[in-house]
Amino acid sequence: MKAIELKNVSLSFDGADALKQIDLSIDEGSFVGLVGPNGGGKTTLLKIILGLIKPDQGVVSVFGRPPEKTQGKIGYVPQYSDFDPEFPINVREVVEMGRLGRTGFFNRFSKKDKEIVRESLEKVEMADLMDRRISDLSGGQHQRVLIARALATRPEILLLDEPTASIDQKIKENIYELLETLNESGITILVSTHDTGVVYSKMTSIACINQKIVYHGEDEIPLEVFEEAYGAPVSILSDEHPDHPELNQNVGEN
Ligand SMILES: Nc1ncnc2c1ncn2[C@@H]1O[C@H](COP(=O)(O)OP(=O)(O)OP(=O)(O)O)[C@@H](O)[C@H]1O
Repeated sequence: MKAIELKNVSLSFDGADALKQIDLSIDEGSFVGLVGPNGGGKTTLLKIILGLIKPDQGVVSVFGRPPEKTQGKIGYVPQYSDFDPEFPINVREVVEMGRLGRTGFFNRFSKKDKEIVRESLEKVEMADLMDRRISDLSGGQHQRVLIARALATRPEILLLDEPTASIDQKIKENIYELLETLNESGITILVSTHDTGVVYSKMTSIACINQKIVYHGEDEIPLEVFEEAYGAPVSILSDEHPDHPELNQNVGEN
């Protein structure tokens, strides 16, 4: 079954095209990387899949249904933390936010909610830091907590918007390993990223977007397609990626 399907989806903001005739099909159980230049439309595409933005044209379905009818099936990790990292709130309270709307009318968190919160924190290996203030976490730990909050909704699909922006290489790899484990447990994953060096080894397919889907496949993005999407030759070389060393730089990082 297709987890996500977009057919001929277009959207413009104030007359400027953000997405043009997007066709994208994501199988249930896959782990898809979404790459593309700044402003290429990655965040907009994720918001359309979530049902937060309606396209001007085209059809979007999540497990065969319109996004607004699939509440609870998608967990979302936004690009920027949507709460003040200095706010006096601890790890457990952030993850409990993932249960809001799932508690009964006037109910406090049930025993079951608390179990799900703990289980979500265990999955991201943060249960030991449950009582720690959010302001006292490292960047990588902070991202794990946001992933736990998304997992607390018990999603079948996880959408992540640049979860590794501004964290260092080693921690990035840990986050991708975590995503791989979650994928192996049955969650379909779509992650937007600038981390072109790590994406290829972990994912089942890569989509490259620059208003249009310029590539979607299981192989590495052909260099000429990649360069055209980014509008510049990829010239910084390193030896981290044995087959395509040109792709190891983090292109267009914010
Ligand atoms: N609410 C909005 N109003 C007007 N223009 C918008 C809005 N949201 C996005 N855009 C524009 O749509 C285009 C796509 O933006 P989007 O944020 O989806 O790109 P992105 O690929 O996620 O970029 P980045 O890698 O920089 O996060 C950009 O030109 C952006 O300025």
